[in-house]
Amino acid sequence: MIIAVSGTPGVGKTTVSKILSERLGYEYVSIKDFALAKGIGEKVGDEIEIDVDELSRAVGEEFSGRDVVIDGHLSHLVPADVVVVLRLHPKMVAERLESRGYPRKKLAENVEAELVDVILVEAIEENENVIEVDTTGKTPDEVVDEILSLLNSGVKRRVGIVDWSWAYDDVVQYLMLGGD
Ligand SMILES: Nc1ncnc2c1ncn2[C@@H]1O[C@H](COP(=O)(O)OP(=O)(O)OP(=O)(O)O)[C@@H](O)[C@H]1O
Repeated sequence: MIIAVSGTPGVGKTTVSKILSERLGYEYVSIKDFALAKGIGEKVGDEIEIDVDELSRAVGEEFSGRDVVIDGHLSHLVPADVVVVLRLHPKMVAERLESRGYPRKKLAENVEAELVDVILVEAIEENENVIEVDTTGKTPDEVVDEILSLLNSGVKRRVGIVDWSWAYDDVVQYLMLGGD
């Protein structure tokens, strides 16, 4: 089975994916490393631009029929049996990205993306089987317990569990409303 773990930068995809793959005995795959190894990523400045169609084709060819956890914020766009979208209170997204030294503009873009469910909406457009998990206030192990409990009980779709609109006032300071 292919399990994709996606979400806004900083929500904990890598941490959770590694624990999840260990507990399931699945292979762990970083989508970014995979893309680069396949020569799909192209460096533009300090960002890597990835052709998603090419990436999807390569993932299908390489992993179909294998048991893998695919980690990365593009993983919801590639063929997977289930997509896990991790969510985190946008203020905590801001704090984690701030502590990583993200530039102001990139931080604002990502806080806004979490606030308005960008990855979740894209995942739902792409895949029937989407499981949304709120990681706020949970340890990585608790998040993995929740994912495994849902998967083991046959749940393939659980969405609409968070609404960050009430948190807008907490994060407005991080947003760049209407300009640079
Ligand atoms: N419940 C949780 N789940 C996952 N990570 C958590 C949790 N609580 C705290 N953390 C911490 O948050 C950080 C998340 O970093 P991580 O690299 O896993 O995020 P990411 O979503 O993969 O980021 P990026 O998209 O930038 O690679 C880690 O330092 C981790 O220890």
